Amino acid sequence: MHITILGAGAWGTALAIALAARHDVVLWGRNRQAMSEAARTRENSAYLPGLPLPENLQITADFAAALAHVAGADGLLIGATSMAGLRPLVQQLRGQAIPNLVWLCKGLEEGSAQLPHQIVREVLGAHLPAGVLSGPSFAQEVAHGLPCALVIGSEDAALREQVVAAVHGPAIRVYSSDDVVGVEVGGAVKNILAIATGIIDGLNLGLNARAALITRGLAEITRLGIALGARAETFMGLAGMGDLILTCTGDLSRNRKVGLGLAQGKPLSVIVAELGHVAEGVRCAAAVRTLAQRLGVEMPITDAVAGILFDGQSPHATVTQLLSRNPRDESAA
Ligand SMILES: NC(=O)c1ccc[n+]([C@@H]2O[C@H](COP(=O)([O-])OP(=O)(O)OC[C@H]3O[C@@H](n4cnc5c(N)ncnc54)[C@H](O)[C@@H]3O)[C@@H](O)[C@H]2O)c1
Ligand SMILES: O=P(O)(O)OC[C@H](O)CO
Repeated sequence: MHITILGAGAWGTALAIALAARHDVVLWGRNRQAMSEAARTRENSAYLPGLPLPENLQITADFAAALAHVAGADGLLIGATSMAGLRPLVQQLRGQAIPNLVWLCKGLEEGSAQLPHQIVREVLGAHLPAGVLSGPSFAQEVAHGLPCALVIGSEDAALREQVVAAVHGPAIRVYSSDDVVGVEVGGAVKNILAIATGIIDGLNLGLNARAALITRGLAEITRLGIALGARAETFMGLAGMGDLILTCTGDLSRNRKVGLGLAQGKPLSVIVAELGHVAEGVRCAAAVRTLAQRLGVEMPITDAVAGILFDGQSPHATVTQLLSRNPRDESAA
């Protein structure tokens, strides 16, 4: 199969490494110097240092050539930018002959609070075969060939089949879902909960508190998802509970690192600069807070994280405030 991955950050590069073992893969990045350096050294030193890029993986900064690679009937186009990069990327794709589009980003757009599929539809129209590939997957582990399971969310059955045929293999299992909203909401909001869990763990509040936070976080994700039209059972799957557990508890998580840094009293700007990668939960917290208010969905943990990130509230005082909330029925909507 001919596959082009647009975006050469950690996840785009890791997936390119994994897929190059079985397919003819092009990895495109917007930074010409970084791409020619990666092509020469066979390493993406800024985003995935120490992981060799397979010899057959083609690396380019030539956008037209990257699109030409997937012009045939077996072409698969994958967008691997951050959430903030999705709209500029699909705007670049407008008017181009592209076979389909699958995106990997997990978030809501800052400002519009739109989900990725809404942006793709708005810019490229509703007829393009399109979908989201999500689920618990740290780039470093995938690049090392360690096993993982993903989910392709799309309303287009043929695209779901094509993505399974392309990505499902010895180390990567791919499940299918037609609940695009559910898959996207799960992948986006878990990043906010990972920041929250980092804060709890950084304050040494214990394993009981961590389990309580993750569980109530899942309730919060599910409430928002249902209000947006998702199915509740999607949140018990890979893009919901699976990714929530991984990102909240796995020390490779950038979002969790943001929470740990906030608990130490580090300024957000310093934490983000030190990361050198995107931590989607930061921008997503602002978007989800806005969206939840608009929809009248109660999201106390998201509100707490947004308060710490943007309103200068202290992690300690915020936790005390969360714990002082009135008791309620566990299954209350
Ligand atoms: N890293 C992971 O383990 C992982 C796993 C699954 C999903 N994701 C999701 O995938 C997305 C990307 O994550 P990442 O880890 O690769 O981030 P990263 O910070 O490592 O890299 C982001 C990449 O996006 C590129 N980019 C941003 N705007 C762009 C634009 N307008 N045009 C072209 N490229 C643009 C940047 O140049 C960079 O290469 C995020 O939404 C993340 O949540 C990441
Ligand atoms: O490192 P994070 O926190 O962006 O998480 C990466 C992936 O989304 C985990 O599935």
